[in-house]
Amino acid sequence: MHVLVIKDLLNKIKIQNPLVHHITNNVTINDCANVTLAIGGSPVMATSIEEVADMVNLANALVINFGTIDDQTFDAMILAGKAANEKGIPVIFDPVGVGATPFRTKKAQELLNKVSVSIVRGNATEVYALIGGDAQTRGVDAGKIPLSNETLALKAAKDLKAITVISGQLDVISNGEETISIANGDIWLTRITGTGCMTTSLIGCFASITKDFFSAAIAGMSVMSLSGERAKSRLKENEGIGTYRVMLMDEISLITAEIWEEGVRFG
Ligand SMILES: Nc1ncnc2c1ncn2[C@@H]1O[C@H](COP(=O)(O)OP(=O)(O)O)[C@@H](O)[C@H]1O
Ligand SMILES: Cc1ncsc1CCOP(=O)(O)O
Ligand SMILES: [Mg+2]
Repeated sequence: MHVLVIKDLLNKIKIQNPLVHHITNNVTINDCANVTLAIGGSPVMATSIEEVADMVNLANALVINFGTIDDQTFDAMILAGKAANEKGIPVIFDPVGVGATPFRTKKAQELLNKVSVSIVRGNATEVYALIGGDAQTRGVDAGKIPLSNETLALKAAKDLKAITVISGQLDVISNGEETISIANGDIWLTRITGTGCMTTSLIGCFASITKDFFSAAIAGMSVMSLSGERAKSRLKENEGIGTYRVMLMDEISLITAEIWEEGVRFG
């Protein structure tokens, strides 16, 4: 069922070329714009409170990413999020670094209270903090949590009333009833910044062309993990992390429904 829908999404996205509005961080903003283009979407990164609502009116999805959150950007996120809810386009939330500082955790709760979010995508520590867990984290990377990612994804999807995606060695996606895991990936994906953020952008792209947000979340997550694995297998001796980063973008831009179906491994 999901396989057929996802193959269809992969075929359609390059034809539909959806506009995906991002309010995101200033570390990986360029990677998020490029990955949106690579999969067939069109990115726009607008943050001014003067224009975000108007930009949402042109867009097919809104991605909110907390990576370098500050008060002014947060206000723009709330404005844009409310406009997206009113227009009926999906809001996809990446809680980067939530749990690392009380400020981020407080702001994430405030966002979830004010804006209806369709999909949340984070690492295990971030999602654990989002549902009130006391997560040990130094920053944007995942740390240890006292429950399995499957249990956490299911609980978070129910608590947050949003499709929840937890990336990691095994990626887990839950809608609060059904939980699916993806076994693709490569440890090198954790050695370049932005692979989590780019995953959230990919999910935003797919969610912008369907109402089936569960399939959209599985699509975006699996495209990143499968492409990361394929990029690694293409590396030659003496090629390092810089080449890997370029090859990852190549693989994402070259993915087809056929490559995806052959390569994806549900866990
Ligand atoms: N231990 C791991 N082994 C293989 N792939 C991983 C591992 N940890 C994360 N990944 C992959 O890295 C990508 C980014 O996920 P992650 O590092 O969890 O996000 P973030 O950068 O937001 O913390 C995903 O495709 C995920 O599957
Ligand atoms: C390093 C860093 N610091 C603030 S945002 C950011 C990027 C995080 O990106 P990702 O979560 O995709 O690794
Ligand atoms: Mg992240």
